[in-house]
Amino acid sequence: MVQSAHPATGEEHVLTLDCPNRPGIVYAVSEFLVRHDADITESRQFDEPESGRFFMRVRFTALDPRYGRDELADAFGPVAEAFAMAWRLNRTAEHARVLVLVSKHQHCLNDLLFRRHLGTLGIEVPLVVSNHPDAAALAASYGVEFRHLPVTPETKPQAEAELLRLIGEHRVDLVVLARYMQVLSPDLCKQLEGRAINIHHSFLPGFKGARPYHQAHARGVKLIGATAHYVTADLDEGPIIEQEVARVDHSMDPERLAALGRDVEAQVLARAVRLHSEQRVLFNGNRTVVFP
Ligand SMILES: Nc1nc2c(c(=O)[nH]1)N[C@@H](CN(C=O)c1ccc(C(=O)N[C@@H](CCC(=O)O)C(=O)O)cc1)CN2
Repeated sequence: MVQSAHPATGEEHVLTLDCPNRPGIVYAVSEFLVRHDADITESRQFDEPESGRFFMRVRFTALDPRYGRDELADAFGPVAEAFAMAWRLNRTAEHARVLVLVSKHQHCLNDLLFRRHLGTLGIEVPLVVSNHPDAAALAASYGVEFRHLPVTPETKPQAEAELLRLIGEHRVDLVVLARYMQVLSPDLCKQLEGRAINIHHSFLPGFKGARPYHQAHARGVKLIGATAHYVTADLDEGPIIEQEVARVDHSMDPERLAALGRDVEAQVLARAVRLHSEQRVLFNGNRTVVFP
C-alpha cells in the first residue's frame, strides 16, 4: 500500500477502475493525476490471471481548485477509453444515502443506525422500510423516517413499485436488506444491480434459505456464520462482500445459535456497508475484489 508523506489541502476523491490487464495502466493513471496536480494518498491494485483483468483503487487529494470531481471525470474519460476501463470517481465527503429494509429481526438495523449515530459509519439513512410495523420505534429513536410496506404474494408488485418510488424520492444510493425476509423480484433486482446488499444468516454457500440456524443445528455444525452479498435474482447467490464465523457446540439449540449469530450478522453487514460506501468493492463477474 502506497501512503503519502505530506498533508495536502484539497478535496479527497476515490477512483476505482477495472480493465483488461496490460502494461502502462498504473503509469497512465498516475500521470493523469500528477498532470492535474493531485496527490495520491492510497493505492491498491490486483491483476487477476484467470480473467486477465486488472483492478485498481486510488485515493487522492485534488490540490488544484480548478479541478473538482466533474472536471477530473471529464478529463479522465479519454484515458479510460484508451484502456477500455470500467471506472467510478467520487468525492469521499459524499456519504452514501442508504435505505434499510427490515422485517421482524432488528439487530442489524440497530447496529447500522448506532454506528451512523456514533459517526463510525459514513452513511446517511433517510428511510427505513419494513413489511412489518415492529421497527417503527427503533427508527424513530434515531430520528429516521419509517415506512410500513406490507407484502403479500398478491401485493408484491405494487409494494415493489412503491419501494422504487421511495428510492428515487430519497435519492438512495444503496439499499441494505438488514434481515428483510421477502424475496425481491428479478425486475427489482435488475434495477438495484450492484446497489443492494443482503445479510444472509449463514456461512454461504451453506444453509441457504429462510431458516439457516435450524439447518445448521440439524447438521451438527461446529461453526456458524454470516454472509453479506449483493442481491441478485438467484436467492443467496449474489457476489460475496464479507463473511465471518463463530464457534458453536452440540449443547446449543437453534435459538442459541441464532442468538450467537445475531452479533456476527451485525458485524458482517456493517463491514460490508462500510466497504461498499468507501468504494472498496469492485465486481469481478459473480465475485468481488475487495481493497480493505
Ligand atoms: N432476490 C433476492 N431477494 C432476497 C435475497 C436474495 O438473495 N435475492 N435475500 C433475502 C434474504 N434471505 C436470506 O438471506 C431470505 C429471505 C427470505 C427467504 C424466503 O424464503 N422467504 C419466504 C417468506 C419468508 C417469510 O415471510 O418469513 C418467501 O419469500 O416465500 C429466503 C431467504 C432477501 N431477499
